[in-house]
Amino acid sequence: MRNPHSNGNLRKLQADGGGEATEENGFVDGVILGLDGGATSTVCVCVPFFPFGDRFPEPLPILGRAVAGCTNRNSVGETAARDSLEHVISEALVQSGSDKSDVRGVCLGVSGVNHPSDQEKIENWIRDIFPSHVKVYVQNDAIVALASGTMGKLHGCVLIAGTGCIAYGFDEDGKEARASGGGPILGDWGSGYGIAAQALTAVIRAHDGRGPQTMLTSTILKALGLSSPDELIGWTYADPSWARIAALVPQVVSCAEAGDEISDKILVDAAEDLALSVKAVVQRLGLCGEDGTASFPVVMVGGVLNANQKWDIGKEVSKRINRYFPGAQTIIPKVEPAVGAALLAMNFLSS
Ligand SMILES: Nc1ncnc2c1ncn2[C@@H]1O[C@H](COP(=O)(O)OP(=O)(O)OP(=O)(O)O)[C@@H](O)[C@H]1O
Repeated sequence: MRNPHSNGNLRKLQADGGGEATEENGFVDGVILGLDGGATSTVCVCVPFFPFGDRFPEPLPILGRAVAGCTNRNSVGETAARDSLEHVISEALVQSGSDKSDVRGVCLGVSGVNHPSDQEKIENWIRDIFPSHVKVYVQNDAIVALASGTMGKLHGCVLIAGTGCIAYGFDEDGKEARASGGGPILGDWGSGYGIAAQALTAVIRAHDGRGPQTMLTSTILKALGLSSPDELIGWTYADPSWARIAALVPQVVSCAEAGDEISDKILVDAAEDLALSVKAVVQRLGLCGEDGTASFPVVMVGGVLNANQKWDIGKEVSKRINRYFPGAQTIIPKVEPAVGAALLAMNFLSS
């Protein structure tokens, strides 16, 4: 088999091959584009298409990678979202030394895509860029995150806890289920926003005399450059961005590590709630089997789960998941979600 683990582009990979196309010789048939469209940025990777099922080299060679701004049309509007998508795709192709005629498939994982009409709109944008034979798949970003941990297979459960949180899963027959993900008003207590909002609430309650004193008061005020909890009210409503509130999670973790009971309870409750979201999805799909011990992957994604600190939220969530389901295999993805999108497209195209 040729060695495709280089940074060479598609032409080089193809030139390295030669002979008849077989599964064994690592035949490359054009390229795949994988996109991850997030709230702050969009990443597009261009990878070679290995058209023989789930047999491809690890690590998968990245021929081109480009980054653009937000492509969530709810956030930046249609024109800006579409322009950014077109830009990031053409940049990744240029970097890879490929052109549109090399592309076999495109898979996008986009936050906020829930309804078929959202999918259709973005699919049409992408179809306008490429010839009609190019396959286009538009998925919710949680599905692409799952694929990044399972190397493209849609089986098991993914838990994302960043600014927001969601649990999403598939069984072997393609049946899907989700839990949480409704946003802060609808009880996503394990999200970065949920954790930080409870910490801010604890500060205000302590200041009023409605709740116990907490180390969160001095820590959060210092982090925000404020002198009194009264100023927190103005700060909180000055800007509606969820990410701005969610950015306070490291302060909650440091207070819990320093022994603050209120912070510890907020994090314990968050870990419980995240594990419950996974439990709900796993039970609805029957991933754990009839006796509850079957093995299945749980892919853990997001800044809240993967911080690796002394008070480790991800580890606490894993512990609870394994208490419910001893066969659950928690996985931290080795590849970024855009690569997960590309692997998903590769699996769809090969099946
Ligand atoms: N060291 C840390 N410990 C705990 N949480 C952290 C740490 N560093 C960052 N975070 C939290 O991670 C969250 C951001 O994670 P991430 O970047 O994965 O989310 P995002 O992409 O903005 O949101 P989403 O996944 O909801 O679209 C914030 O709540 C932030 O406070």
